[in-house]
Amino acid sequence: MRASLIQIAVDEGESVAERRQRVAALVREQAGSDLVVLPELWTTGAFAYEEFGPEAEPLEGPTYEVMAKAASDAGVWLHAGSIPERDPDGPLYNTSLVFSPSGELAAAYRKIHRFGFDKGEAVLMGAGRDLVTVRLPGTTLGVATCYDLRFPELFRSLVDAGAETLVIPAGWPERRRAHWTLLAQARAVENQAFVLACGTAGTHAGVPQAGHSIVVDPWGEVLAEAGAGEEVLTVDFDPAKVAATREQFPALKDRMLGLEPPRR
Ligand SMILES: NC(=O)CCC(=O)C(=O)O
Repeated sequence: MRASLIQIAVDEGESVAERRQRVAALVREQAGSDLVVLPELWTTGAFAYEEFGPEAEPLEGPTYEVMAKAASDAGVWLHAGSIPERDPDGPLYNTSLVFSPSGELAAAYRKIHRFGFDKGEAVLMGAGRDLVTVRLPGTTLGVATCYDLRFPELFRSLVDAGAETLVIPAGWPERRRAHWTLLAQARAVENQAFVLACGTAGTHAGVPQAGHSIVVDPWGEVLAEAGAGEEVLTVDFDPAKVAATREQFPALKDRMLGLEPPRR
């Protein structure tokens, strides 16, 4: 399976409309990949809090339309990263969109853990409630977003729901880059799953971004890692390695907590 993570530079000199078109062209260039992944909130920037309201879109808004078409033009599964979604009956959400190669919406995931403590995303957006997995030929994706990476129980629940490849779009800052790499590897090792974590480059709202998108295998080995700037990180991986790792080193079968009734 071939995956391409597009680590988009989100800088203030480019309008959202311009960036949408530029990113769609980048997605089209990935024809031949099976799966393309974009970062979190790449239209506005994950830290550009004052842009969330003005740039919020309905689920089937401009980003949806442009990305659905890009997915079908390229013939790829597209995790289109996330948008600030305006729910007509509720608050804003940080919502990820996954499209099939025919451009159909396969899944939408509203980020569960919002970042910012008592400000920013944590107060401007509502919390998602639902786990999301997506069945692809050969693997099942488990979907999470950025700050979710710090909450291992979410990923364990995704594994219980069948996830084998954990896809994590992010807008992770350079200041905490070491956490990003460490947590991506930890989620891969503890869940014996592939991790595809796609961040942003550039600086927005005064926050330099870490870049360093990363692909980790179920044994915790880093298969590919991007640098700091805009980049397409392409990697070939064998989804069968998840089952093989879980069989050869069956630690997931030794879980004692969180399973009812206990296994032993
Ligand atoms: N956009 C985010 O969720 C940022 C998360 C972050 O900076 C961190 O967990 O550290």
